[in-house]
Amino acid sequence: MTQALLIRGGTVVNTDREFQADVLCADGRIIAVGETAATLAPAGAQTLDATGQYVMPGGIDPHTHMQLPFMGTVTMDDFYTGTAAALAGGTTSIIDFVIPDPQQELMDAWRTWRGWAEKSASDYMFHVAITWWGDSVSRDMGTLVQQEGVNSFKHFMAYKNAIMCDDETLVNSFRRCLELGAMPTVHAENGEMVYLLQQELARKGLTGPEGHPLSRPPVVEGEAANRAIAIADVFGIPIYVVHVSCIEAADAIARARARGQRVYGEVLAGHLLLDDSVYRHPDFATAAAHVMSPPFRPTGHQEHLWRALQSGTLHTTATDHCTFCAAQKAAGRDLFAKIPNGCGGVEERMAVLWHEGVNSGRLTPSEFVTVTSANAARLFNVYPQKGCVAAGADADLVLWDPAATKTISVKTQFSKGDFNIFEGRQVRGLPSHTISRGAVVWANGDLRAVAGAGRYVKRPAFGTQFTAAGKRLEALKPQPVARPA
Ligand SMILES: NC(=O)NCCC(=O)O
Ligand SMILES: [Zn+2]
Ligand SMILES: [Zn+2]
Repeated sequence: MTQALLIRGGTVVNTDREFQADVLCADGRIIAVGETAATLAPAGAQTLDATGQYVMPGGIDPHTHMQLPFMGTVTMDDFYTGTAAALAGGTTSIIDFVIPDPQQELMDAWRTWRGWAEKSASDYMFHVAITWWGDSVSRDMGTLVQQEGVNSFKHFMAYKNAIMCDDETLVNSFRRCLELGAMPTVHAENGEMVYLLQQELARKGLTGPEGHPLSRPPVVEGEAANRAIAIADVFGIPIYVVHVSCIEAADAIARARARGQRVYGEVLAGHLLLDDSVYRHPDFATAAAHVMSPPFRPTGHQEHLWRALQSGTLHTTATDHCTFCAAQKAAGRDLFAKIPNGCGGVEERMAVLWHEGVNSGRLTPSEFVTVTSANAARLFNVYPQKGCVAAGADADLVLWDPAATKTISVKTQFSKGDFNIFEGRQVRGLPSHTISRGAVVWANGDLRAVAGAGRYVKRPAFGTQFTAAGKRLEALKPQPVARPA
């Protein structure tokens, strides 16, 4: 049993409102919010004074890759260092990815990733990638949903000759997702086009990191987003598009939503803040450190993404946290296509979004909660256990000091690695305390993350979107024409 924790005098922020209230936590849960909290607190409860601060649900990063074996190497952050960094930044849950090799049985990969994740300091969940198709894949998808608490499957439409999922796999998997009540998600880039453009650029001598964005132009992402959305439309299944980076993909989602389709979009903090000039940096290591897919986009796309987030075309914010150091990135010294793809951000997401979003008036504090935790919890069916400050919810909280400031730097980050894509940015608004399952794990710069303290969180299938989708399919069921014999 953990010591009870009473948070006094703060402004609680949920997706629907802000209000003054005390919050009492015990045994990993929120016991009371409001006037009764203080009266119910047992003698000896730890007390935190939240005067002048916001008390919000801990962040949920729905897209991370800890300890990912990728492009011939393994990410710097493992499940302990990555989730510890997350806690330092106010994020209390991650959704990571199990990515089987093509032909590898899903359950084998599942057991491997579950083993790796046991050292997590924060709670964690998994999307599972579908990288090939076969009877055993279909069967294992059922096992994962019905027994292991997985309710989303990832499809990489890029990374040809590696984990790319072709259209045959895509349609079979989407169909199976519908039966299982699980959300299909897509990395939307046309992998065939990327592959061809990479080869053409190399032939023309464009081998440096500046070739990376040229091999993955926005239209390549737009095409794949449109294709995945169209396939989902045929089946009448909701779909979630990860790391939407450009106008073309955001508009594909906006158009589908305007037609009434249930399409959801995720945007990365990096794609909101950075542009593609980073790839022309004269220092190879700096340019290579920004190589991720989809790439950072020309100026103009960022403003469009912000507006899409503000208007509800995009629903969640993530980081795609996937850290490689300079020595690993150097694998692509002679050819950009060999630079391991990925950047960090799990530690900075909440602060940069608050600074750029709330301080600028783009987002209210409630909208900040919506896009940093509540929507991810809703879409992946763990709301209000996560993403909500309410009695009965997990005691995953962040005390947010809107006046605190810092300058982001690799020198002070907890995440492993030798680069920070937000280096030098000054932010106002930081977590003073992070509480994970009722335990204070971050207190004014003191990180108390414990390896193995995080728990795997099961996510039930058939979220509300699927109930509605089922009714819709029934209402639109094709009717045969009765003709006289
Ligand atoms: N994003 C990236 O560049 N690396 C991680 C794998 C992925 O999400 O595509
Ligand atoms: Zn991706
Ligand atoms: Zn990713």
